[in-house]
Amino acid sequence: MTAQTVWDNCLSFIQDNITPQAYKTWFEPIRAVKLTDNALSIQVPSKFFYEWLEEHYVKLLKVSLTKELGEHAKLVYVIRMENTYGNRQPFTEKIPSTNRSNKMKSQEVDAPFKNKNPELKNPFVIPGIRNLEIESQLNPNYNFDNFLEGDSNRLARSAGMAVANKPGGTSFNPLLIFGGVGLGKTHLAHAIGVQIKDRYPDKTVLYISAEKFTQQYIESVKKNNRNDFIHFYQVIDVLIVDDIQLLSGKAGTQDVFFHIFNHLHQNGKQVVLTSDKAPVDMQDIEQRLLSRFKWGLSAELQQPGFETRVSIIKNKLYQDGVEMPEDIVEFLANNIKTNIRELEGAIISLIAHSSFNKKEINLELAKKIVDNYVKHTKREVSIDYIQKVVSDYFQMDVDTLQSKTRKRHIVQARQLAMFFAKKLTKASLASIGSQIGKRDHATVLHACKTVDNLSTTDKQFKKYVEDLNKKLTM
Ligand SMILES: Nc1ncnc2c1ncn2[C@@H]1O[C@H](COP(=O)(O)OP(=O)(O)OP(=O)(O)O)[C@@H](O)[C@H]1O
Repeated sequence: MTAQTVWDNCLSFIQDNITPQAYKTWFEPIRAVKLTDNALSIQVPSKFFYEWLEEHYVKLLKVSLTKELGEHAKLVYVIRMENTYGNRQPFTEKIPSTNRSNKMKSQEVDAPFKNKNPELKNPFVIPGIRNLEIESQLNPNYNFDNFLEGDSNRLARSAGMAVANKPGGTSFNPLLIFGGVGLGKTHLAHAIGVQIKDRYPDKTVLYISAEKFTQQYIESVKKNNRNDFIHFYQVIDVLIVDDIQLLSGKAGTQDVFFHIFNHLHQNGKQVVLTSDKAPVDMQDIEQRLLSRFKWGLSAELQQPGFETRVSIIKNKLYQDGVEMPEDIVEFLANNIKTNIRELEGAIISLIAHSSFNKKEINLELAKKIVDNYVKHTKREVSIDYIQKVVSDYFQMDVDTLQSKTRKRHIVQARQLAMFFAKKLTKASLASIGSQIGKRDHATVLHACKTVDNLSTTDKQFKKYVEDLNKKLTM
């Protein structure tokens, strides 16, 4: 007796007892893979498929298998995750058939088998194994314990906690976490999932980036199993989708997500989304989807204040077992303000530099490293800011800088302001001129040329340019 012969016999029995259409849909795609003792393993194409079989055909399967293998027959499903939804490698899962017969709607099972052997209710059940395990794709290093609280994230963090303690049971559904780059959206999203897994190990949680979701969807269309894709997502209890703004302009993916979302929402399942912008600012996202994003709570992660930045740095150092003088911690917190990832990056390079070069971590080294970091994060400076910095540097006020006077040092300051406005902003010559003392575009062009010339011929002037450049770009 092989798995194949046993299964073939089951099939001919099943075929006689259901409609040809149902047979074709639900039984032809099944492959018999293994027979050990009295357990037959069959491979099904998706988790949804398995659920459907369990829901509708468990009795029929039971009867047919019992006929073949006796009353201790067991059935094991092997789910082949072709599309590896949420998983890196294709993989298979083995789950024993469970006793779902209570819930079973039996119209599709042929009448003669109804209530046959009622005492043999669940020959398939293996106690304790009921739920399907789906890799959550969660990173346990991103948890609530190391997501430090501050004014900038209090709302989002507590909403996240509430959701984690009662997934699907709060009005924060969906919970949309939004905020600028590197402010902790991904971290918080994982933390919610990790906490849910801790508290409710049986819940199926899945973290996925919108990018990967889109790829999977495209793949499913190619392979003609869009429905499997949808069904896979519809059986998840907590779905976390990161960077949802990436669905922008992708109508097909939005449509499929819309259906998944509705299904989950209607069934009291939790949806957590992150985005780099508020729903009102999302472009090319269908209105019906946007309106759903707003159903629950949109919570913003803002730039952390100085104190939160200090605690994040200290916590990071503590976790890495490194000590750093207070003034350096403060220096870092003061100079890297808008992105926590960069703050962490600076700490790591500081530690690396000091240990590779066997140098002590001092302020000089910290400055060097911050220089690197801040250069990479080009800040958009305003023309007002440039005038302020230049005026301060030459110890004059902005009105003087803008005045009509032809005094040489004032003219030079004005020309420098124009030069940096051209260099550091996207403003046109005309617009720069009108903002710096109501001059015309030709004056600005002349100023830029003069600064270029003078900085190659005049040492003192060159120093001005360098100093100002540092001040404006740091
Ligand atoms: N409140 C916080 N406490 C501790 N660490 C934090 C906090 N917020 C963010 N971080 C850390 O900052 C880094 C960047 O966070 P994360 O990757 O979550 O940002 P993001 O908002 O998802 O960025 P992106 O927009 O690039 O996707 C992570 O290493 C994270 O651990």
